[in-house]
Amino acid sequence: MPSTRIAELAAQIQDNTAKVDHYLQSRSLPSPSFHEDGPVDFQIEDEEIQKARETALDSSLELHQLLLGPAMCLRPLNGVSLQAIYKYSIASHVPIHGTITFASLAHKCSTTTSLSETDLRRIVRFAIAHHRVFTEPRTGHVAHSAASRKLASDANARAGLGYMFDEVWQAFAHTVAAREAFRGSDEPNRSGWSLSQRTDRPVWEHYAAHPAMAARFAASMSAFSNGLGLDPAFLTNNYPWSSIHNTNDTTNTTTPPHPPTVVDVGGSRGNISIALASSHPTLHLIVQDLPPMIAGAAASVPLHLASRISFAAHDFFDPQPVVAADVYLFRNIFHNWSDGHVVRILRATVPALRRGSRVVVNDYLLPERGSVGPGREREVR
Ligand SMILES: C[S@@+](CC[C@H](N)C(=O)[O-])C[C@H]1O[C@@H](n2cnc3c(N)ncnc32)[C@H](O)[C@@H]1O
Repeated sequence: MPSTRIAELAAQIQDNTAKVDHYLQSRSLPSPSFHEDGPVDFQIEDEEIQKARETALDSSLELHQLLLGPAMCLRPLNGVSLQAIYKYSIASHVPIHGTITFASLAHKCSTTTSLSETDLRRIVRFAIAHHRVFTEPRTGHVAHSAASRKLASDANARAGLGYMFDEVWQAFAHTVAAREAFRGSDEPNRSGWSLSQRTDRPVWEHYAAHPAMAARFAASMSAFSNGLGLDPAFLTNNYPWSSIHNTNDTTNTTTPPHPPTVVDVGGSRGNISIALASSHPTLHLIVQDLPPMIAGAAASVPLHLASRISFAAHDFFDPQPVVAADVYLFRNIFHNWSDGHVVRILRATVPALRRGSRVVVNDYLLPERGSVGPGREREVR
């Protein structure tokens, strides 16, 4: 019998899952599980095994969609239960290693507005079925899964959920309407996001006026930095930071010598600078961002790094005030801006550059269509 695509995919899943399983077992690493005490992240350091995991994911994605069929692939994704879990802090009210009834949980979650037991039950059962968030070990009793426990115990993960569903998801839903209303403008205050937030300001200016939103955004950046492909280690380990030795312009005698200095432009609350300072003990870092984003950020820098990390308010459309730094780092900045604005940001940097200064851009590159597997293709699109 000739092999079919679904049989081929099933075989790929079997082979590659066996490789991952063997790797985890041979290192006594925990096997993936939804259990409350289960691992929340993979600890695969071997590139070949990481590739096997990706292949198994790609194959299972395609197999899943083939077995669903084209009509079912048109069904919408629904994130409303996750948005509600954030809004009513549901995960924080479920005891670790215990259970709680729907009635008591609804009572605890009713703060500014009351959450009825019926609505709570709908939200939780939807989240269990769709996202493996919570479990219901006995009818009417809620307990944690690994994912909900992560939400209960990690403030950054909670912030990430809030940002994702209160802002990003709303922006997606308004993107077509924004195209229509603003005739395809690429100005930052003419977007799905601005339409959904009912503001005429660009996102960062809106944050400046809404510090709680700004803080949530910064916390979610820390949470997403640890996600696939965004680990700060990619930046700290794969650029020759140790080759930066005080590249002062020796022709310019008015610039005093300084230790190797990196300006982390749009560096949020310094999570990347902290990673760089930890792994490269000679580097000094200046984190620049808009005032509300950096307010109080210095307090969260570990004491032993505090002398090498400073914060300064700076709008990157204004001329760069730190002259002759060795590196001007733009990490995850340019993908937020249309090309004309990126050029403006770079132009504002140029007057500060001296011989040997480097501009380092760490950002997404869109791979050629079809050059990566379906999972990665989904992410980049
Ligand atoms: C996607 S975040 C990246 C944060 C950080 N570089 C990282 O990789 O985690 C973009 C950052 O740019 C900052 N930003 C936006 N507009 C800015 C401006 N005009 N001047 C300075 N920073 C700005 C935001 O406040 C935010 O912290």
